[in-house]
Amino acid sequence: MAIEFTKYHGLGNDFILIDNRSSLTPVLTPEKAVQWCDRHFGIGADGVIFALPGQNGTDYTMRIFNSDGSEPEMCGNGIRCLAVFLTELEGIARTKDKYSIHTLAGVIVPQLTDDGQVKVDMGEPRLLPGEIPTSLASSQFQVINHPLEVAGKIWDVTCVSMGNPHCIIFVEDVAAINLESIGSQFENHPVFPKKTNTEFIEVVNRNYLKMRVWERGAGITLACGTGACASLVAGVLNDLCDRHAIIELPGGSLEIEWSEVDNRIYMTGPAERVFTGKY
Ligand SMILES: N[C@@H](CCC[C@H](N)C(=O)O)C(=O)O
Repeated sequence: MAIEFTKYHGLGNDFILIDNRSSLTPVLTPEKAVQWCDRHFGIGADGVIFALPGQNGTDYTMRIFNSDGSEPEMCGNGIRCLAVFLTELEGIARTKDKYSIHTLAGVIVPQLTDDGQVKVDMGEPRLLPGEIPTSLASSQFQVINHPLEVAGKIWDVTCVSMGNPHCIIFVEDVAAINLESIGSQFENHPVFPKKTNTEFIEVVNRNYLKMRVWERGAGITLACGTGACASLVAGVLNDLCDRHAIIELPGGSLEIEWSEVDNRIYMTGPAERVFTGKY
């Protein structure tokens, strides 16, 4: 039987959204999600996101399959798309502009803003090796500017978890990085037992960073919300940027803040509906 879906994107990081509110089991298997995400033989997307019933007092649950069928803990651009999708699903019955969403990374709270964007309380960054996870340092030390050999070169990496793992590298010129050839070597490096997302960052000034990303389970994408959050944290840990910055990605810009008050990360950016269909 055909399933209804809506296609969304957040800065070109694109997702197939499915109304799964009647069950806690996703209506698609990971294998089907791979086929739906295929850009030649399917709908085409970086991932499939399911809007499921809430758990433990939350409004809803989000689950996501990457385009390779793997299931990540969180997705920053995806949760902005989910928030807008939920307002559409609720229609005139809608009473709130802020949702508590159960994810594998904990409870995440997106809020619609007056200018049509979505501001998300992304929770606190996790910095210990066991939380990322990585074997790059022993358990009590944060992984900041740590040497890692990839593709015959030593890179200085900083590791941050936003519920999902990120490996961040600061470079002079982000456009010069050959992501196609080195991205999967970072993703599958044995020091990352759950694989990793990898962000290359050029610091333009203390409040403006340029980023390119290789995502775990999806490869090169036009944007990564959790990656932008993790990169700002890495920039602060390396004293390369302030706690509030614009991150420019190939698909557009995100505003990220690491609050000194509550240690939480706040991400603000757009979410756009593209089309609906049945498949
Ligand atoms: N694009 C997302 C991240 C999606 C999950 C990622 N590929 C992973 O496996 O951790 C974002 O905007 O955060």
